[in-house]
Amino acid sequence: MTALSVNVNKIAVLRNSRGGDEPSVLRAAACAIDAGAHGITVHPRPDQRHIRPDDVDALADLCRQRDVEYNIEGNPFAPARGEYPGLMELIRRTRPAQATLVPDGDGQITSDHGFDLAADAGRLAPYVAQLKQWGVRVSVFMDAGTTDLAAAKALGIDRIELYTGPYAEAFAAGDAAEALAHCRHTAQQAQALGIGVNAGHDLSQANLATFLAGVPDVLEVSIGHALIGEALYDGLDATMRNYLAICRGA
Ligand SMILES: CC(=O)[C@@H](O)[C@H](O)COP(=O)(O)O
Ligand SMILES: NCC(=O)COP(=O)(O)O
Repeated sequence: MTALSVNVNKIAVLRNSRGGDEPSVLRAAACAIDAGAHGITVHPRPDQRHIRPDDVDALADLCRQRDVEYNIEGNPFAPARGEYPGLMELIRRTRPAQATLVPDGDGQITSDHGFDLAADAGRLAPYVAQLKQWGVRVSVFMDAGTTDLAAAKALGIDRIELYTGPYAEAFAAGDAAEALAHCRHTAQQAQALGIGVNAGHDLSQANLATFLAGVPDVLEVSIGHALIGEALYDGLDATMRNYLAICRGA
């Protein structure tokens, strides 16, 4: 079964829009875990538009207590800024099960591309080594169709996370065959090198089953935007049940 890690960024967006603590990121994560989530994902950003460092710490405790995987995403190159201590410091103090390295610039609305390892493998290497020394599994966000998988292998990463935004867009436009084939090809190349495959970005109840049927042996999907949106209509518990059924291939 593909593991489902629920990204709770969007709960923090709502909370931050008013200040205070509601809706509670911690409570939403606990509800997702109660409903069967295999893990919790956050993508703290230097501008703290949603997840804040105190959320990262509190969710680490929750995931440890509930024995589910914690996945922290972000750009290791983005420096500490004000109250934001930087991705590596957040990981050093919380020791999540997995770090997903994403090459986002500060001004991006959301993630929209994977790493170019031809340009960045050298710079990434010391961060990957440090994460592994801390016992954190390392995943790197990569585009379907990347030609950098040999470099990924040389870097010693454990997994890639396939950026599924283009697939989701093609699916919505009614013609996902080519985008899905790119994802499948890249996943199979990674798997042949012994690199595990995660996937995420704009996955939804509408497009997930086709994705998982078309791309074999995806270890984990991290889903936030669509899942939290759908939960507004159906409730988190029912929404989680639907996603878990898809992840089981039911
Ligand atoms: C790497 C990725 O695809 C997700 O982390 C996504 O970028 C969520 O981040 P936001 O919630 O800030 O859009
Ligand atoms: N890694 C992808 C993620 O965590 C969630 O992305 P999205 O579902 O919010 O687009």
